[in-house]
Amino acid sequence: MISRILYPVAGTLFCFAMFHIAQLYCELTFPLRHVVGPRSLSFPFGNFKQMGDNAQLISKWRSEFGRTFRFKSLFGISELHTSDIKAINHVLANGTIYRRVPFRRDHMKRILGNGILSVDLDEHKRQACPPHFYPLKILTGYKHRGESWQNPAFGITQVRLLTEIFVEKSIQLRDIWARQIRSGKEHHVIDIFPGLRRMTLDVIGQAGFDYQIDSLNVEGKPNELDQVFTELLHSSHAQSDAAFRLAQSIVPILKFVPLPGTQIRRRARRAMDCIGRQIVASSKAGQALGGKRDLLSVLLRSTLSKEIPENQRLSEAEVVALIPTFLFAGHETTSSAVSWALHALSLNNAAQSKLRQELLTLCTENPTMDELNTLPYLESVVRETLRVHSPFVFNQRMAMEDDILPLAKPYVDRKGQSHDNLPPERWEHIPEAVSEIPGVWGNILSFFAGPHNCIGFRFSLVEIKALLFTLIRAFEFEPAVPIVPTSFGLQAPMVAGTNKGSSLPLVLRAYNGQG
Ligand code: HEM
Repeated sequence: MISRILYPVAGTLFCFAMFHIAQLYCELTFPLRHVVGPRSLSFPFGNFKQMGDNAQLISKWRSEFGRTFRFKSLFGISELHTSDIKAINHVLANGTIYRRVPFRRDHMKRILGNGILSVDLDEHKRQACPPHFYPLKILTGYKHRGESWQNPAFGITQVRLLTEIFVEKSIQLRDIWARQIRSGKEHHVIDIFPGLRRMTLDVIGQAGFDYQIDSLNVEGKPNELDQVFTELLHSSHAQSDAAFRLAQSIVPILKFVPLPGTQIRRRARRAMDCIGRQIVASSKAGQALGGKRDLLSVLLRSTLSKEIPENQRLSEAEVVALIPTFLFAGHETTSSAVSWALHALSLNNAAQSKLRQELLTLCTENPTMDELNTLPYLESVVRETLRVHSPFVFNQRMAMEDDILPLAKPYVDRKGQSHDNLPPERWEHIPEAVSEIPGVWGNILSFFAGPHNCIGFRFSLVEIKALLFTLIRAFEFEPAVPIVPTSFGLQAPMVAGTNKGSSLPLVLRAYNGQG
């Protein structure tokens, strides 16, 4: 009898002791053990929970410990944080050493399937590929040893064609808000976040797949896809659910435990797969691909391109597997960026008026991409928004082999101060030093760089401009309540001091042509 109790207790204590010894060993032999950083608060959570509770913590640690420091993630995993440009350049230039973190990829894969956000180089390297050649860049085009090929799907010509959709949907959103304002009051507090998300969801449906999602309908009918994305990413429990799902990807045995966040992940997958099937069915329903302007049709057409060798083309199945990724990456990011732009402008009346005056110089409601791109202050506002409020504030890579990470000297300006929040005017005279920032666009890392850079950046920039063009001409925006960013993954706005999920209430007034 005693042994039936004693053995399991002794076994448990033994495992516990072994675990701590193993942890201590790892800590003492860890190559980055001398790097400074915050104290870990507990074993299972490390600093993870603190970071989840306070999106400003990383900035605080940066001023306390410098640009490069170490913190503990879930289950005591040590992570090195660096914003050192030399180190970032090194990581991006060595894409075969620094890869997407396997448990993060698994996390994405469980939500989006086998799309491009959840895979790494090896899985996409085709046998016939030369070394360091990234076939996924077939989506955007590639340059390799003198050969180059531009995929029309994400190029400027394609985005020019899609601009009509961006503007049309921006006007639809403007009219919905205008009706709400007219419903009795002079001004109106509107939570602008859900409307912007529905607008960008409809855009990716139409511009991405020639599919009418119609979540921005006049009757305000709920849309299944919008609802699952809201619950998955923006509900009051979205962040803790995401932490549970991440824990399952780190410790796979936890996948057998129905932790919170499991149900909504399954619903999201079902909703995206269902739309994916409908899109494929409608694109196969006898309609010729020729002449269609949506991204999927252009990509499907390019699978037949004679310009790329047959063994390097994306198959039809691979293109179709991109649908959930495009649905996610193509709408949540852009809507967050525009929300932050409107939030920042609501706090800066002078910048808002200056922008409006510039937008009103175009005598049309339906600007083309080229017209939007002639507006320099609009460009500056977009750059500054994406710099200060990037929808993704950090990106993770894991070194797959030992390597030395070079660091630049910490940069401090001549007065010994560091500046974090300069106005958009900075973009009128871009300092030469920013050319060292390796971003794919605009000397910022918001769209990242290297082999996994954002392929939708041109698409998104023109969509952001179309939205700002339409909304700033129609309304004056003022702050309604203090706003803070949510912390993990996608940075969405949230009312400070509440835990009710993402939202952005702003005071809207119809612009009456004065001021
Ligand atoms: C403000 C808007 C956007 C931001 C800030 C943004 C940011 C990013 C970032 C940081 C990455 C790199 C992710 C990683 O390394 O793991 C990425 C990848 C990606 N983005 Fe975007 N994105 C935006 C809009 C879009 C749009 C509109 C689309 C599609 C229409 C899109 C499609 C993608 C895809 C497919 C990838 C994966 C690329 C690869 O792995 O090679 N994004 N994006």
